[in-house]
Amino acid sequence: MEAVVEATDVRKTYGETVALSGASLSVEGGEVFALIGPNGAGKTTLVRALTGTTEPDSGRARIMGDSPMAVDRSRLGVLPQNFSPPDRLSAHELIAYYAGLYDNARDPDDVLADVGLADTGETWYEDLSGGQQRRVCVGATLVNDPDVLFLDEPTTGIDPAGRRTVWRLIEELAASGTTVLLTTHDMAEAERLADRVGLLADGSVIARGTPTELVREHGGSSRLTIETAAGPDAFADLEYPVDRPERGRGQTPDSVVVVRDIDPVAIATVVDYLERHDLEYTGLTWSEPNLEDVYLALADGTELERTDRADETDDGADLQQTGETA
Ligand SMILES: Nc1ncnc2c1ncn2[C@@H]1O[C@H](COP(=O)(O)OP(=O)(O)OP(=O)(O)O)[C@@H](O)[C@H]1O
Repeated sequence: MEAVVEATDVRKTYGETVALSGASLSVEGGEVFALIGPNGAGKTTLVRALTGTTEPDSGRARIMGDSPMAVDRSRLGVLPQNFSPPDRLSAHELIAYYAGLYDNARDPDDVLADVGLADTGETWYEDLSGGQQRRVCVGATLVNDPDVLFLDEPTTGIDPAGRRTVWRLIEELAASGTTVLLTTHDMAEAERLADRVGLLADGSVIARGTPTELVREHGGSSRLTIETAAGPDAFADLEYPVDRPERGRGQTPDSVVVVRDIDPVAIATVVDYLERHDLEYTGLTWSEPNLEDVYLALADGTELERTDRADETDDGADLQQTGETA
């Protein structure tokens, strides 16, 4: 299938900061592609290079075969990470405003319904909750019924129910043929929505594939987590490797141990071991590896401390209005 969005060896520096060091990806028509990676990895910069709001130093960005500067903007929807529309408009007025930028726009009421805000249309934007505001912003990208949608952290700040509304919406859009490139820090979101995932670290895409492929290749093995005060040494005679959990799985590392490479059918062996050795435990959880494990295996520790934004060679303010999408 033809690539609808394509980045080839894109490089971008801001003063001393290398934001992109040769990033490449391609997104096929109708595909949902999720870009994940640590803070500062370059996700927003890559989205900006692809949508024509920043010019790469070198490399090539293409949308539907055209350069981002030349592409028909009415076929794109772009949700910037820091999109802040005017406060003193109602949700409906805002959507209607953005719809007014296009010759053929959708009915604002339908767009509000899509993002789960049918009953909130008359509320001023400034009076909406953070998550509702973000949903209005997602709605603003849909007014022109785009063929290609760029969503930079679409669900940040949205509560679980609202997030599911946005997820279902993205799934429906993809099912109707819209090509979607999104960035996210939510691994469950990437795993649920993405046909393919690209992991960006230190300015380049270091792994890509379907979530299943990435998990199979980099996610490690299934595991049994035991809540116990006993340390890994107490399991020296168990036939499976036992250690402490990685960071990021929500446990207090000193109160749990992890048995690796274990099938669920072998859990009874571990229970038997605990009882024979008088080891007290309060819980057992068996789990398969997921995208978070891939992230932790490949990108943990690559987090960049590139906070020096003093040399702002191009102006982030150009992203403050989705009017630019017209
Ligand atoms: N306009 C700019 N001027 C200077 N530095 C910038 C600019 N935009 C991005 N950077 C720097 O480039 C690097 C990549 O930033 P970018 O926003 O693309 O990362 P990100 O992966 O989107 O991060 P996050 O997950 O935190 O949103 C960072 O070090 C950032 O400080």
